[in-house]
Amino acid sequence: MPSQSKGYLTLNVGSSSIKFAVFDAPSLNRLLGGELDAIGASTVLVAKSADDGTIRHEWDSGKAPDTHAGALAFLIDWLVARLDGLQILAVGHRVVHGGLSYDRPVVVDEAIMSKLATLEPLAPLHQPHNLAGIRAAQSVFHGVAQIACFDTAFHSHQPFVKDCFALPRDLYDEGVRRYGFHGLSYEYIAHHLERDFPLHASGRVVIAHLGNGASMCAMVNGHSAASTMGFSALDGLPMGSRCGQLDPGVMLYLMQTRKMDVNAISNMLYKDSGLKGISGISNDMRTLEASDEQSARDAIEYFVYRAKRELGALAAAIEGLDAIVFTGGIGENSVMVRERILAGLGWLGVELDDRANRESQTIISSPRSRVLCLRIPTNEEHMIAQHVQTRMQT
Ligand SMILES: Nc1ncnc2c1ncn2[C@@H]1O[C@H](COP(=O)(O)OP(=O)(O)O)[C@@H](O)[C@H]1O
Ligand SMILES: CC(=O)OP(=O)(O)O
Ligand SMILES: [Mg+2]
Repeated sequence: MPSQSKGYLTLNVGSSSIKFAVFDAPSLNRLLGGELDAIGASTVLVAKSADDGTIRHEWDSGKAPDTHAGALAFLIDWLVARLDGLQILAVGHRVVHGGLSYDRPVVVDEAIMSKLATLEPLAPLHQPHNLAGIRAAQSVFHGVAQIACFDTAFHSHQPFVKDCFALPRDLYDEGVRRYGFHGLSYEYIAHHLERDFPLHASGRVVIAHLGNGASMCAMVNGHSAASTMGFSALDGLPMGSRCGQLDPGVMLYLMQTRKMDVNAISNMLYKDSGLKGISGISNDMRTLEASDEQSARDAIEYFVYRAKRELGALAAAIEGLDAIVFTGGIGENSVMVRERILAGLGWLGVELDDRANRESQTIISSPRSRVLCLRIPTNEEHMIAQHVQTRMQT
C-alpha cells in the first residue's frame, strides 16, 4: 500500500464472516479488501489488493480461529502488518442494531458503547462482535475516530403501521418495534440502481439479501418501505442457523412443555435452526447444494418456499413490483436458488433468462419479463466508507 497516503479502514462483522476493506481518502478507491469466511466451520481468509493480486491464508488443520473473537484478533494483526505507513483517518464499523437512538452514523464514545451493548440480546450473533471490532480497532489505532454505521438506519422513520407489532401500545413506546436490518447493503444497492437503472430505482423494488443472515427489503423510490426482519435479526426468512418467522405459540410451548429457559431457547432459535436445523447437516448453502441427503433438499426447499412467500407479501405491501434484486452470499452465488425462487413468480410477471442466470449476469430476466430481475453483488464496506467520509467532513 502506498505510504504517506491516508485512508479509512472498514469492518463488517457478519454472522458467518468478517469482511474488511481499506480505502484511499478522499478517492475511496479500495486499496485492500477481503473476508474471513465460514468462521467456525472452515475459516479461510481471502483478500484482494488494489492491483487485483489475490492473497489467501489458510491454517494447518485444527489451527484456524474458530470463533469471531479469534478471527478478529488475527485479522487486526494481519491488517496492521499490511498498512505499510498508510495513515488511518477513521475506522468505520457495521453495527447491526442502532435501536431507537441511532438513525445515522456516529463517532462512538464510552456512553454510546454502553448503550449499544444493551442491544446485544436483540442481535447476539452480531452486536457483541461488532462492539468487539470497535474495541480491537481502538486498541490499535489510538485516538482515531471509530464510526458506527447501523444496519437499522436505512429502515428508520417508518409510519406507525409499518413498524408496530399488534401488542399493548406501551411496548411500542419502549422500542419494541420492527427495525429491519441489512440496511447498509440495501443502501448500497439503492445507489447502484439509481446509477445504472434509474427508471426502476424510482419505482417499486424488492431486494433479497440472502446470505447466512437473510432478509428482504421492499423499496419505493429508493426508500425502505418494508422489511422481513423486525425487532431482532431472527424474523422473516429462514437463515443459515436462524429460524425466521415463527408462531409465538411455539415459544410458549418450549417454555411450558419442554421447560426450556431463555438461554436454551435463544440458542435454538439463533444457532440451531434455519438451514442447519432442518438439514441437520450445515448452515452453509454450498454444503447443502452438494449433498444428496433428503434433509438437505428439504432445507433448500423450505428456504425457496419462504423466499417466494415473503416476496409476494412485500409486492402486495408496496402494491406492485418493477424489479427484484438478488444479493448476499446465496443471492450472488447460487444459480439454483435464484432460479427456483424466480420460477415460482410467473404470476407476478417474472420471466427468467436461464442462460443469463447460469452465467450470473447482472440482468437475469428475459427482455419479455414485466419485472426486471437483477443480480448485484453488495458492498457494505464501500457504503460504510462513504458514511465515514461524510461524517469526517461534517
Ligand atoms: N458459491 C456459493 N453457492 C451457494 N451459496 C453460497 C456460495 N457462496 C456463499 N454462499 C452462501 O452465502 C453464505 C455467506 O453469505 P454472506 O452474505 O457472505 O455472509 P454473512 O451473512 O455472514 O454476511 C454462506 O454461509 C453460504 O450459505
Ligand atoms: C443482520 C444479519 O443477519 O447480518 P448477516 O447477514 O451479516 O449475518
Ligand atoms: Mg453479511
